[in-house]
Amino acid sequence: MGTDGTDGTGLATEVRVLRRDEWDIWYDTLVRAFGGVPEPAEERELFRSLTECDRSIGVWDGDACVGTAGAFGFRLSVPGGAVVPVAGVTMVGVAPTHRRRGVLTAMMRRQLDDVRSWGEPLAVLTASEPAIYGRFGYGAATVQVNAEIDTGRVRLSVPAGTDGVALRYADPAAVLDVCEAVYARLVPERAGMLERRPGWERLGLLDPESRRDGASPLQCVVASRDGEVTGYARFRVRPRWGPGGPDGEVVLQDLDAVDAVTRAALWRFLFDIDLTSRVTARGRPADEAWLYQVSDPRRCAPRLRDTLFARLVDVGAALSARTYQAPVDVVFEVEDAFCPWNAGRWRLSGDAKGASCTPTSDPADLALSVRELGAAYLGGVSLAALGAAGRVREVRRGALAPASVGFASTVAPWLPHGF
Ligand SMILES: CC(=O)SCCNC(=O)CCNC(=O)[C@H](O)C(C)(C)COP(=O)(O)OP(=O)(O)OC[C@H]1O[C@@H](n2cnc3c(N)ncnc32)[C@H](O)[C@@H]1OP(=O)(O)O
Repeated sequence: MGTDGTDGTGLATEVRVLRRDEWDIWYDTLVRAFGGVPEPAEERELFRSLTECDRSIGVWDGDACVGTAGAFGFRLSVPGGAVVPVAGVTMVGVAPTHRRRGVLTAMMRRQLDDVRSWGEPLAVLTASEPAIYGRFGYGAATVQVNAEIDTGRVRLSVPAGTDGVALRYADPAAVLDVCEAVYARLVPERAGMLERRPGWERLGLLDPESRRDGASPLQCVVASRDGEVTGYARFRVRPRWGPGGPDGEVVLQDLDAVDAVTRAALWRFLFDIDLTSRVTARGRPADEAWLYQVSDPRRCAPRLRDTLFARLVDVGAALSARTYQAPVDVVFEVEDAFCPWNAGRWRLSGDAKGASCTPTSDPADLALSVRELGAAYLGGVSLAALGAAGRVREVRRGALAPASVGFASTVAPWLPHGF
């Protein structure tokens, strides 16, 4: 699509900020872009209330909406524990009648210019297909583990003290506040988490029957130590009976805990539910303790999947907002064709206490594109590994290893839920 608003076919289109009264037609365009299956009413209503219209854009061909994109105003935890304002890019869709004519490119252009003007140093997203967003400077920064655990065969060894954790069933909505307090304590401890914004706590309670696929309504177990709530799990049980007897499945949705014994107690509980022989867990952290407590990881079928993509919109502000576990002093030569204000040389000096990153005319140590900086930003993807892949070039010999150590995180970054 040209800057004059005409696409390759000569159709006039307009990219503009979404008005609240246009939301239904805009959202229907998005739903159709994903295949056209209507969402359950409560899900649609939740996303209606969460849509930040003034941060969302639509592309219009006459009175037909042909493109959608939103940008939630989130705060994301980064290595060192700070939470940084980010644009949570979401609800991206282009009408099948208008694809491959640059509508997405026009929306990404407008959106990244907007994010820059809002002073947010990063944009983040989860991609329907990973091949879409690299060209716009996004790099895959976190992975999640999906697993199907054969709990009929796999045993869990728990640390001493696990028996001291008390568990009780509770109505998920009735205990939401204490669960949210647990979640809030975890945010600064792990990069990649989203500080809860008003309304988002309702996402974890969504429970439309059409999404259960034969499983129970959402159940919640709350864990306490010495009377204080220290964790919770939300899950469903899908009973099944085979020729050999009970063969049910536990489908885990959320599990958060502030300490190791609470986490172990909750996992052990899920493993031990009678009449079930499998726990299905999606979207778990790549370094979660249960992976090292099971007797047979192969029978847990763990699979890694890319989750959060990060895009540095302001290289200097983004790299200064996090800390570095070992001292770094490095000059990056950054390539950024889509956001040229980032292109050029930047000196990053930092350690575990803080960092600064400013433009420089000093010679470069490492050359890379903004996409690699996005991938490495949260500490989960190693700069050295990207170097081995030919995606980071060592201009000054010996510069890559110390930078890679500094960028790494001891705790794997993790996005707890989609958006
Ligand atoms: C954050 C989120 O919301 S993720 C959700 C993304 N949305 C979806 O997956 C819904 C279904 N798909 C769609 O709506 C559309 O196909 C979109 C949004 C993915 C792409 O929209 P389009 O307007 O067709 O993209 P546009 O024409 O700007 O393409 C730009 C470039 O990306 C490429 N591209 C577009 N879609 C894809 C894809 N799915 N996979 C790989 N490359 C793609 C195009 O080929 C083009 O490449 P070129 O510049 O080398 O010619």
